[in-house]
Amino acid sequence: MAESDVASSFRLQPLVRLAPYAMRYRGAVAAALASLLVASFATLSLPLLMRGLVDKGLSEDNVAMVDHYTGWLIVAVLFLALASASRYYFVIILGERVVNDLRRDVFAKLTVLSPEFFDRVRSGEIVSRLTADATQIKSAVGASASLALRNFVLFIGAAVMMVITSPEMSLLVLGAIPFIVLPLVGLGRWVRKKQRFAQDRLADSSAFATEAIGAMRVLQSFTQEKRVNGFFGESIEQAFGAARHSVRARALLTAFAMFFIFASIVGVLWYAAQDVTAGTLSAGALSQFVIYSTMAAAGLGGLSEVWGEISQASGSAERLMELMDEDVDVQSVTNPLPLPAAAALSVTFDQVCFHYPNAEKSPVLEDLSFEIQAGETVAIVGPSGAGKTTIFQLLMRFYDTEKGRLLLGGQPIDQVSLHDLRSAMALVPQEPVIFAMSVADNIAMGRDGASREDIIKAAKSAHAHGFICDMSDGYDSLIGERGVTLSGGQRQRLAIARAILKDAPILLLDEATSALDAESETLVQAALDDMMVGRTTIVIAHRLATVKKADRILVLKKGQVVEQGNHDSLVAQKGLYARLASLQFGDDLEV
Ligand SMILES: Nc1ncnc2c1ncn2[C@@H]1O[C@H](COP(=O)(O)OP(=O)(O)OP(=O)(O)O)[C@@H](O)[C@H]1O
Repeated sequence: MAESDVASSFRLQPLVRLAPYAMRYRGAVAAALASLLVASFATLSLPLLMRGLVDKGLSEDNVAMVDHYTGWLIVAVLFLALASASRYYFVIILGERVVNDLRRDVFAKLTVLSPEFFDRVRSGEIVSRLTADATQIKSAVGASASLALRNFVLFIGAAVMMVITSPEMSLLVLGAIPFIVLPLVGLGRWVRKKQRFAQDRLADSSAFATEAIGAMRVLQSFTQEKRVNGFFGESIEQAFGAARHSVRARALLTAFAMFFIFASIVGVLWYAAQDVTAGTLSAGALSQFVIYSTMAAAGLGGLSEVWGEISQASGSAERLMELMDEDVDVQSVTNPLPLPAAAALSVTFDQVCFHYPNAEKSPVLEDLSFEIQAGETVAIVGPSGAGKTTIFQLLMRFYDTEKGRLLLGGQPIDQVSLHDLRSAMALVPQEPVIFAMSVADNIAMGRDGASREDIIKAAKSAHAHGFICDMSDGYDSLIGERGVTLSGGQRQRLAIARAILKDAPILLLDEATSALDAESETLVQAALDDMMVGRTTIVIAHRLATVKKADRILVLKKGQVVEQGNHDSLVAQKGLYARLASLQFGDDLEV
């Protein structure tokens, strides 16, 4: 976010948007407020009881009155202790609950955002918002908001009691308040700006760390440790510098508030001392007034400190709310058309033009047209960057096209619900995505509610059962993050098992050969062959075997189909395919 946006007017609006979350737990809010009121009344009653003790008990040597007021003081202190404990409990629990709900909603929002968002925003940055910013809000909603409320009630109550005790002296004290409060608000605005900046820097460093941790082996292989440490250290320093600025502002705020508040009390004391010596004010009334003004001062001082924290939390809430407010670029249609219930579906690209949202000047597909019959196996080949993977992305509607139509089973894909559309396709990506969970759970991602038998059947078809059984806990073996504890071929066979389990009418295969040795390649190939039977298959082909086996080959260049046919006819044409094939498949071409 740009600094100019950050500098926009001071608002607590982002925090106000948390109110509906708190309102889900009305009981806890009510209990917290009730405890707050009880605690405040108990606190405010203390000086009154003290005055009684001094004026009616001690000054008049009345033992019964001393006992009476001492008894009430104990009762008030007991109420104060119980109410403070319950306020603390309800408020902290509320903070935890609200922030967890918020985290859940933000995460749910992330799962429906279009890939365009993830092209734009780094994942570490998002994680930082979900963790660091959420924690900031938790402490504000929990501790700070309750303290602010307590201090506010205390301040108002004490101020009222001060006026009742001595209007004249109160005027003196209260007159000083605007001079204290106004700069406080101004400084609060400044603190929030600094805080937002600090959280942005922190998120930058988290984003960098996430990326680096995921690629540590590569970084080590290039002996980049020192450089990466330098980058990280620099971004941490920036975050520290920004945090120091905001803390400095808060420290200044506290010193300023404290001095003026207590100086005005001392002034009033001096003034009141004259009245006591002249006999126009009782010692009890003076002590009552002094306690109330100390309470009011403490309340105000506490407010100034909490104000800084709430301003910080508001910056954090803003960063989370930005995620909630992100537009979903690809929307599901309100009255969707059904897809034909068939084992295989046809695919049509009709004069499709497309560029990625973040690269408007570089069209990827230009007037692309082709048709694939239901049950056909089509291989797409073409130079790197020709737009092969983009075809898959558009078919799954990760992006919408600017021009042209895409049909699936004869239905325009934007008229079908996103759920039905994506359920009709099983993707085996070039880089298989494996999660840090058990083997069985990884495969089960292919279909909700799949039984253990279904999972094992899919694994057998993917020629993965053997290596899974060799693992220490079989299907329950835990896999390392991103599948690091598996070989490339094993990862791919798990991805294939997942796709087999999905049992979708259309198969999208982004082949990868680089990671495989001859044996796993044969196994992976056999798994793929089994899977293609009876389905429409589109393969981004890197293997001669696949290319030769395909019913048809589309040769793509700069987003257009420039040649099509089977292997032999295309080789005979001696065009782009023949050249690509001889480069890519080498001597195999003549096999
Ligand atoms: N998310 C993205 N944002 C912006 N541009 C992209 C994005 N993904 C791909 N591109 C660009 O679109 C063009 C086509 O990419 P695509 O991945 O479809 O090529 P490909 O034919 O699959 O290449 P390869 O065989 O190397 O995987 C490339 O120029 C690429 O830089």
